[in-house]
Amino acid sequence: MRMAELVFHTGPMDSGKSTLALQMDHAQSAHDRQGVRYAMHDRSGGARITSRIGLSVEAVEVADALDLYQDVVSRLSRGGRIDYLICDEAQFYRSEQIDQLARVVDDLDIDVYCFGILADFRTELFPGSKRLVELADRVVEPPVAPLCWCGRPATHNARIVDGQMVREGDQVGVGDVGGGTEIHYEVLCRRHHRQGITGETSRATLSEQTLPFDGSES
Ligand SMILES: Nc1ncnc2c1ncn2[C@@H]1O[C@H](COP(=O)(O)OP(=O)(O)O)[C@@H](O)[C@H]1O
Ligand SMILES: Cc1cn([C@H]2C[C@H](O)[C@@H](COP(=O)(O)O)O2)c(=O)[nH]c1=O
Repeated sequence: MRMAELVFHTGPMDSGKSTLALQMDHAQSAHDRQGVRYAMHDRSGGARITSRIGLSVEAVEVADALDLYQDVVSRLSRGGRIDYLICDEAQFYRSEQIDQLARVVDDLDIDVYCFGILADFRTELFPGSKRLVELADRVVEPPVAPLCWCGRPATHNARIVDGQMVREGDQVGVGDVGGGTEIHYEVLCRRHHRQGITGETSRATLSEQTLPFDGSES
């Protein structure tokens, strides 16, 4: 007999996690399986799961105080059927909430699919992700890895504030990849994350090196 499982889909920002979350929800519900979607601090600012390819659906916002096990039990006791949970931005969940999800799998036999980044801009694990790695039946990487500006697979998330890559600050800072806002993120390979060389820095350095003259010549 198939047992329910706790699965953690993890990869850097922009690796297709929310897209996969929505695809899995769609695939499951197409076969009359009933699910509940949870999200926390979605970039849209609402209680939603939002993918950069344009899909977005409503979700239940996970407040810090929410007991996920009790929430599922109370939905079931109101007569609902639940076969699976989709939990996006799971890095932000408290580690106790991940324990509650493991209990949903074990005691209620409900599949739980979590999606989130592993580490923050300082390369430190988020508490929710750490607990997921400790408890999940499976940890899965999305099939399409984003690339660093150098062409290597991007594995690390850099936070850019006013154009500068930073290594200090609050762990939580909701934002998107790409420029245009005061705080944004860029995915880099480990080497360039360690060296602090972003795409913008590399272009500036390259153009300085390739200037045909230093301006003193006429
Ligand atoms: N215009 C586009 N056409 C095709 N793919 C896109 C487009 N814009 C973004 N993507 C892809 O969407 C993915 C990001 O999806 P998303 O689910 O938002 O990522 P994550 O949740 O991991 O941050 C990336 O793999 C990116 O290549
Ligand atoms: C690295 C890093 C990211 N965040 C935020 C930024 C985004 O709102 C989410 C990640 O979303 P995605 O769907 O994976 O793109 O996390 C943060 O708060 N702190 C960080 O260090």
